[in-house]
Amino acid sequence: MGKIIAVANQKGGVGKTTTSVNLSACLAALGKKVLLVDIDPQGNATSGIGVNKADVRYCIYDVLINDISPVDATLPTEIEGLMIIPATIQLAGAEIELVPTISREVRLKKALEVVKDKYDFVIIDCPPSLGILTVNSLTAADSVLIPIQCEYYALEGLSQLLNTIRLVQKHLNSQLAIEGVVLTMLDARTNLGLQVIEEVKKYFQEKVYKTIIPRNVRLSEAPSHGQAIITYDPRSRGAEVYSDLAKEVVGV
Ligand SMILES: Nc1ncnc2c1ncn2[C@@H]1O[C@H](COP(=O)(O)OP(=O)(O)OP(=O)(O)O)[C@@H](O)[C@H]1O
Ligand SMILES: [Mg+2]
Repeated sequence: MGKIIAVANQKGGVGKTTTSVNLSACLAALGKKVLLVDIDPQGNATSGIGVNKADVRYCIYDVLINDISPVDATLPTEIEGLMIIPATIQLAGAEIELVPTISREVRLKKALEVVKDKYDFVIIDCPPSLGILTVNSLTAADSVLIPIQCEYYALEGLSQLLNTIRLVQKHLNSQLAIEGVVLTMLDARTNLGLQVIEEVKKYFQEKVYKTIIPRNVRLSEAPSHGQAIITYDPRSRGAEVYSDLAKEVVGV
């Protein structure tokens, strides 16, 4: 049975998309069947894995709003074992369009129930907000993976995220667990990053992955080539650390 993991943090630019794309690719490289779901209107995971948005017939918007089957919205990627449900800017309207609809928080859950069992992992790349798209993701998910950037204000805003998780657990998805916390963009040359690691570990304890993602130029270049790091530069440090993270997530 597939495990659905939402990659969420309402703070912008903390590494949600980089983690979603590269974790998905590395899980596929471990032989897992993976579905990457882009639920951010920015569509960064979609372009980052090499899907041309102009060629997209159905995106996650059509699944949420127009009752298109997720099967019909699923596209292959260049990585064997990795499929994607893309997002386009059309999704920007969904936050407002979903407001008056019935069971608006469970739309994604209902849709993914149809395809969940075809995959080992479904990874959802959430937008930087705690709006209805993120709530749909947390409601559909078995667990939430939280990327935290190794910078000074790292823990700021986390109480809002944890509060949203608690509300979803109480009203929509009592099974929702915290999968883990991944520290991203560590600059090992500064003491600050190390201080943040200590602080986050104090707070989340054993939930923090051993693998810490350093700043790596290759990781920031890969999306503009429409590639995951393991195909863009398989020998890079970025490829190595995301492979390590995938192994931790699988538990090997
Ligand atoms: N480990 C890393 N090393 C270098 N650059 C990185 C790393 N992780 C992410 N980046 C870069 O930092 C920027 C933000 O990362 P990313 O898009 O993954 O964050 P995000 O949380 O998805 O952002 P948003 O909130 O806008 O969706 C991007 O330009 C990305 O390429
Ligand atoms: Mg993103």
